[in-house]
Amino acid sequence: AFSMCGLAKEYESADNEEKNPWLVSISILRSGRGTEACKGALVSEKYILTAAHCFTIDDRADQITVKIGKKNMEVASLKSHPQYTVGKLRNLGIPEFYDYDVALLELKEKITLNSQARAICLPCTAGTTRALRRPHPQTTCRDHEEELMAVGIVKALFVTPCRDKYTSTRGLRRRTVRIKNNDKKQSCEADAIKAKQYENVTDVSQVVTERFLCTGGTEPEVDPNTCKGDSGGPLIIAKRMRYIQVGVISWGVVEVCKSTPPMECQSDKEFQEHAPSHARDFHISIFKVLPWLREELRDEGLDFL
Ligand SMILES: Cc1cc(Br)c(Nc2ncc[nH]2)c2c(Cl)c[nH]c12
Repeated sequence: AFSMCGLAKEYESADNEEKNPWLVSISILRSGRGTEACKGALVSEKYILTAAHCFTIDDRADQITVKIGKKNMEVASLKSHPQYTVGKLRNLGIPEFYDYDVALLELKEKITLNSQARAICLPCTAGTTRALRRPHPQTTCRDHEEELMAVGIVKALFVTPCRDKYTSTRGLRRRTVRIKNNDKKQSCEADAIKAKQYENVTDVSQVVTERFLCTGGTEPEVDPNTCKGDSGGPLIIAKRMRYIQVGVISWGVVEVCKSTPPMECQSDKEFQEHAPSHARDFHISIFKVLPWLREELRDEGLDFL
């Protein structure tokens, strides 16, 4: 039988890993300069989907360790999207360009899937057709996009570390955000040029390309914001207790987390204070990098539509 994607333990007392069994913590060891931390999502028994900007061109696979469930795993190879070029617009005074900001890490060994390590569903695969309880093979990739991203405001979630106030250990917390599509997209994207790094940007479309999904801001509700450490993590849509990754967290306008410690896991405060209305976050849409994913994951039995 096939291993079902996007399934998690839902009961309250389940541990962090069982509630988010696809969430991967990535640390990149840089001699003399400490480690960089990013997040990722397990998309098959051997591959992790993350952000390309977590790595530099000099980073090698043996400098990267990933934590899945409670296990540390080694990485065999790292492959960034061929069209990712962070320095492409430097001569325009734009220091960082995040178009196609996605990468795949291949594990040295297959991970044994269990309640603490399980793949998330990727759109346009048979696993997502099953997760959406739609008929296979009649259901198309277009049907997935229509079902998942049909309307102007789409509820989604990302997972970020929090501080457990009783055990003061590190926990995980789901944060609900709203993807602004169609008519709401433009005002969301317009705030991109309020990012410090983008003061020289004259036209928003220079830094916000077709590949991005936009969340954050205060309309229709205040959205929590990502932190740099959330880079590479999945932007998830939950449908009937199944979890489907629609984006990879790439960059944000305001670094709201630098000044404040991780939020308390128990606090019911939904969002960071003083999240300004222009605090937007940008994610690479899975639907916009499918040809690359199909190619790189062709032997993983994901059954792309
Ligand atoms: C998730 C994430 C990644 C990066 Br890279 C950030 N840095 C940045 N954004 C624009 C240029 N550089 C931020 C910020 Cl800021 C908030 N969240 C971020």
